[in-house]
Amino acid sequence: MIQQLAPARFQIPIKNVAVVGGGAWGTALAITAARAGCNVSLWAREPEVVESIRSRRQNDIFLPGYDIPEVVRPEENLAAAVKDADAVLLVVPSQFLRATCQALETCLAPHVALVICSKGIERSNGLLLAAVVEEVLPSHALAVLSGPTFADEVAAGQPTAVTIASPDAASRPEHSLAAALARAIGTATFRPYISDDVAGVEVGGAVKNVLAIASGIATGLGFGSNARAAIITRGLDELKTLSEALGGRRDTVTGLAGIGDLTLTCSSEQSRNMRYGMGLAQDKSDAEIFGGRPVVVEGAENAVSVTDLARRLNVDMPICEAVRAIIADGKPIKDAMNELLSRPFRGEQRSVALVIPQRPINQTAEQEVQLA
Ligand SMILES: NC(=O)C1=CN([C@@H]2O[C@H](COP(=O)(O)OP(=O)(O)OC[C@H]3O[C@@H](n4cnc5c(N)ncnc54)[C@H](O)[C@@H]3O)[C@@H](O)[C@H]2O)C=CC1
Ligand SMILES: O=C(CO)COP(=O)(O)O
Repeated sequence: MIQQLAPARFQIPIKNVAVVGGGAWGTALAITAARAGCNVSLWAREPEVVESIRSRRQNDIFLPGYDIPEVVRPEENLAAAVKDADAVLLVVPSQFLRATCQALETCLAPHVALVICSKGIERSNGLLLAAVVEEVLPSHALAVLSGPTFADEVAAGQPTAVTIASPDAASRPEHSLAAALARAIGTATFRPYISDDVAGVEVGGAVKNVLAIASGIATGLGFGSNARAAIITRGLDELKTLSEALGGRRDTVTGLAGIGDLTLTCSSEQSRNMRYGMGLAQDKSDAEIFGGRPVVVEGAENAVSVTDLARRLNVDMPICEAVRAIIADGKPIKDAMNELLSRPFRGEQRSVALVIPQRPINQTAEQEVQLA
């Protein structure tokens, strides 16, 4: 169970926003916060990102093609980036979040609110990211921002809806951190919905990336829309069961950070996770899949952490397990797929304790997955 986060003070209104992480998503969020009228600093780890924004007002490395408003101040020094911040958006890949928070430990004033915008589960400790941040920076107010949000579309100003969750929204939604953030960075085309279900929102973001790899593999194998719909729906059942085991609410699973993000990522080749799965099925290298661009594929980073956590909680996640077996254990895709398809038939709801074995004698060559 994720711990309930202790209420902590934060500055109202939120006016100065620091974005920590100059990848595609951090850059798109910095553009969004600037459009909403905030003063924005953007810390990037790579000096060439800072230089690119300073000299050309674009992030040529991670989000080329989108103008970054003058009000966004690129910074290579982390302490300088967060110095005057009311809120810090944490947008580094999940497995680097702890180290980034440790680097922030001596830089933050006590009133600074923290917003996790990354998606994943810490591999070494099996912790949701809110728990990681809470361990390192326990006295800060904390929120999570997630949902169906391709960075390119957000940077282009296309209509997008997100969930922002903070625990204080349960008792005083109007005065919660999530609401303060919505007022600060929300616009007509970047529309935050408020929630208090931090765990549910986090699980949705972490699990959908692993499922998007499965959807990509199916697409790469030449399977059609039926298979994709089955992966999304049965994947949602895996996501829901893990979420509930961690204290997440059922209605979050049907929200933006649940089915919203799952559908988006499993259905669009804009998704890096989906493209990665397609490439795996077609035996392509990472360089071939992403044209040599440096990108994070959180589903590949998190297939083990998601399934480790599920195993610990005794939650059966066969699709995520298949992705793990392919990526982490080197199982041939054809074997993993055939194992999935030869599972016994079951009740659609987990509460129905029904298991009907398939008849192996009827398994003809035609019924096996045909791979090129
Ligand atoms: N790109 C998108 O459309 C969206 C991404 N996200 C999430 O945002 C997070 C960041 O992803 P992107 O901005 O897309 O990354 P990206 O793929 O555009 O860039 C990679 C990022 O990793 C960082 N990085 C590499 N090594 C690092 C290290 N040792 N320490 C700290 N940072 C390091 C780079 O500085 C860069 O910011 C991920 O958790 C992702 O799932 C969430 C919503 C949308
Ligand atoms: O999280 C995302 C969309 O909501 C981005 O997905 P990818 O990392 O698969 O591109």
